Amino acid sequence: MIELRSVTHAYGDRPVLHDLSLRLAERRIAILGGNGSGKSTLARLLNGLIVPTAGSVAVDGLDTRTDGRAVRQRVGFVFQNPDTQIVYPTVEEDIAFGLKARKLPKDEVARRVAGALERYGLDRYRHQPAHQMSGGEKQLLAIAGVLVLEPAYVIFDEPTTLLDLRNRRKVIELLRGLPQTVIVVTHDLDMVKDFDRALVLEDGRIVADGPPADAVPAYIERLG
Ligand SMILES: Nc1ncnc2c1ncn2[C@@H]1O[C@H](COP(=O)(O)OP(=O)(O)OP(=O)(O)O)[C@@H](O)[C@H]1O
Repeated sequence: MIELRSVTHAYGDRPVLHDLSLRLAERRIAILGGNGSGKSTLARLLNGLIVPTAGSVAVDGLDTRTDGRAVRQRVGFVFQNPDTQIVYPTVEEDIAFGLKARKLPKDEVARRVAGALERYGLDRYRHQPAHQMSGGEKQLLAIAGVLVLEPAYVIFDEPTTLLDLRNRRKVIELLRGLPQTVIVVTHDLDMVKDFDRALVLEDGRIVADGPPADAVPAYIERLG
């Protein structure tokens, strides 16, 4: 479970999240809200990419402020722009990167990389330079690079924005099938219909929280 206790976050002297207390335990959670409402900031707090200005965030009891490294191993983060995430020249090397950083044995790395290439339909790109891939293909590569590390939680920051219909469907299917707890920041309301829970942010405060069947209409009404 991820727990936020009285979390406030400010950039400089400008607060963008105000006193949030949340327990996130459902398997599929959406974070919705207008531009600048604080969604990405909330997402980044969940794996310790940033730490709150006040209050605390804990993942399975590990505090992001004091146990950042352990938290980041537990909570994978897929960025909106895959270029932020792709580090290695070829697809195969890119997927291997995180595993090598964890100092896993060579044969384990090779086994997991081969499994990921196949599972995420990236096999035919194996030796291809990652920078030559299309935006959608890069997004899939970035997702594969995180999932291969088998984190217990995966946060996605707007995973479908760069994708065409076919790849969007592919990513939605992939999210559906994941055994992990998945938290998704998105403007794609259709994608979250079957999620367990949706949080709606407005000016850094939660204004709706519940099953998407309730929270999504509440969000649309507030927008209108
Ligand atoms: N690194 C930063 N430094 C200063 N201000 C920031 C920083 N990151 C975000 N902000 C500001 O904090 C507010 C919330 O931003 P955030 O990215 O969390 O919103 P968001 O809901 O994800 O928006 P969007 O839907 O547009 O991506 C915005 O007003 C933004 O300008």
